[in-house]
Amino acid sequence: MTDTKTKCGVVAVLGAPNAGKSTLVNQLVGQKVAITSAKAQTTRARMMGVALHHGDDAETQMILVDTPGIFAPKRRLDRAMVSAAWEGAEAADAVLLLVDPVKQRRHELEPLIEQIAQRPERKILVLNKVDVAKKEPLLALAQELTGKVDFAEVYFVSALTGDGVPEMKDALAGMMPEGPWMYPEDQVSDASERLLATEITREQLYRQLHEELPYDSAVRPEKYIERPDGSVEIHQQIVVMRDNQRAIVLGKGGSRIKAIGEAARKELSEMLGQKVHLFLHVKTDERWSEDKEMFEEMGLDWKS
Ligand SMILES: Nc1nc2c(ncn2[C@@H]2O[C@H](COP(=O)(O)OP(=O)(O)OP(=O)(O)O)[C@@H](O)[C@H]2O)c(=O)[nH]1
Repeated sequence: MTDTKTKCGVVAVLGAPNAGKSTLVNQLVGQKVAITSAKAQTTRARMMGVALHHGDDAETQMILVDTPGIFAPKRRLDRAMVSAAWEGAEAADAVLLLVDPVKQRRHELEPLIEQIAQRPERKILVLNKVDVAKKEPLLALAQELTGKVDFAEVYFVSALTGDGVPEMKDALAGMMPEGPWMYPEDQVSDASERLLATEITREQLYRQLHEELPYDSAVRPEKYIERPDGSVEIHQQIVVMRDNQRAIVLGKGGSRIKAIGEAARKELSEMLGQKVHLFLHVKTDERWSEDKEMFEEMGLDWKS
């Protein structure tokens, strides 16, 4: 093993909202690092996962840049999300375009295809959700897209079941340049635990409230205290735009927020491997999406 060469590179994962990027990153890393949700545009902060590949000739580390969904920007928040997405794709060793063949979201996919065609990196096309997609339209779509962009390879996968993912991972590893690893072997994510912890809560918010909650709500980290007994005390603030949304998040007699907190706490303690005390506070702030400080907390750039 000692004379096996090492490879290391960056893979930008692009796709329309809900294409399954977070699910794929989790699958490649082999553990939960990015947040998945049925609700579109939940990936707000730029999260990274580090996937390892053990090949016959090389041990490869792939830094996966899991970008927010790209869509036509209107408000400041949206514009920042779009620029964060493109920043993530800068200077990658491979660009992976993930497409949901069932809900293609053409209006969001087309501009992405146009821009990706101009990029100098090696591109691979990954058609996702083969577990639910029909074969013929899938092949037709692959043919259409490879006619528009010079993809080095095309893969058909299910990020959900993992079907086809190992083959795709082999190919990606093959595209990485030789070089020393950027992260220690046990570090699967460079997202701070504080931020990751807010993502877990945000995911529960979406899971439990579905369409009742608009996507412009946020979870802010307040305090993260390691207790001497080995447990951790986490305080977070859920920020919504209007009072009626606050009432929805709280639920009758506080029942909803309690259920959200319980589910998030369970998941957090599993993820962190320690006992978690989670404190959630709900705040109404109609101007939060215009707030510079909150933006920066979420890892986004403040640009007007
Ligand atoms: N059936 C099926 N569903 C999938 C597959 N991959 C992802 N999904 C589902 O599609 C939805 C969106 O997946 P995400 O991984 O959150 O998508 P995303 O691209 O990160 O979404 P944004 O954060 O909005 O950009 C979730 O409900 C996933 O469970 C798949 O291979 N098959």
